[in-house]
Amino acid sequence: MSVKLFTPFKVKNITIKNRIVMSPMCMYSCSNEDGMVGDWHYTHYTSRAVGQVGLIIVEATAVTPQGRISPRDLGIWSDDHIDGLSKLTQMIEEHGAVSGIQIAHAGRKAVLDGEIIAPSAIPFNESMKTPKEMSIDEIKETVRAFGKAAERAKKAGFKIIEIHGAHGYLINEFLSPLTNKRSDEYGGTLEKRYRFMKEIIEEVKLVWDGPLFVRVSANDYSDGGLNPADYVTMAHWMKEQGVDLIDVSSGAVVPANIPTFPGYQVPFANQIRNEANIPTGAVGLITNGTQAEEILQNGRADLVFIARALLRDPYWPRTAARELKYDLEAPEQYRRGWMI
Ligand SMILES: Cc1cc2nc3c(=O)[nH]c(=O)nc-3n(C[C@H](O)[C@H](O)[C@H](O)COP(=O)(O)O)c2cc1C
Repeated sequence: MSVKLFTPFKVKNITIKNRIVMSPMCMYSCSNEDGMVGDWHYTHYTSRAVGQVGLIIVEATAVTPQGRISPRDLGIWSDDHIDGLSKLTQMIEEHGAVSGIQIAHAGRKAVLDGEIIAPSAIPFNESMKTPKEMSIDEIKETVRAFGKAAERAKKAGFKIIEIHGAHGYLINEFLSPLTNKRSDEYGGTLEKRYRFMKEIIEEVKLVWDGPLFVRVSANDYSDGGLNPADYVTMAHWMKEQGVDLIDVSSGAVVPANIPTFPGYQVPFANQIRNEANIPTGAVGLITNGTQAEEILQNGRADLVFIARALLRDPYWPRTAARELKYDLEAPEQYRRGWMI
């Protein structure tokens, strides 16, 4: 049986050489508060490309300054960010990986000076700030900011855009009834709570015809919160809107006990994939090649997103190949070295 982890995945016009995705991870490593890519980012992402990751999704990158999680987050709120991001996509692609970027707004989970915003004025917990309830104008401006961010991502040469709809950040705050108590057209039924996401997808698609992923938190793990079945419904809507893949994470919208174990979120990716008939990515405590291969072979997801294991081992794909006895050819530069 062929090793599925190392088979290509085609989405729209883009072919990813294998099924291994570097999951977006904020590194809070800008050298100051301007959101600019720096040497640290070039080294960090390019080393994972050299390590044979198929698709690198650059960390949650803020569509407005207020949408950062921390002051040191990457930004895509200004045209000034395009040059640094372009160099980053070039470096990633030179080493054979496809470059993607996650565009994001932190909402009430921003840890910043000044005002923070959310659908409703409810803090995440006692130690976090109370956000301001967004006006309709602020909602429209934020939707436009996602569109502008997509336009800049395109100019910077990214091949895939992922919208961050998970982990209790702004979009997720609109989706969940635990955080969205609005009584206007953006709150109430699931369809109304989905409206902010719907408008963002529409706005992004005005300027972006490449592959579009959305990350979701498929379970709030809390009474009265969202569950995987709600996300199957929303996955149908996203599919109708032209979303190409759902990257299925969970939790963090409200403080809750999350039962974690190897592959704990894979059942959600499986449910959405098979009930909404849309490609999915599985993420969460996927740490070895055998586990990743089983997820793919059993049709539970189309891609595996690897996060902390790739922080520990930038060459994780090689480690996985060795484990699966798959002959992953070394990059040409290394082979040249062997000949000396
Ligand atoms: C340091 C760190 C930063 C993260 N930042 C992001 C992020 O920017 N966007 C996101 O969607 N998830 C983020 N995550 C979550 C990861 O992408 C991933 O979903 C999670 O760590 C579970 O996968 P793992 O068990 O392979 O680490 C972050 C995780 C870590 C450890």
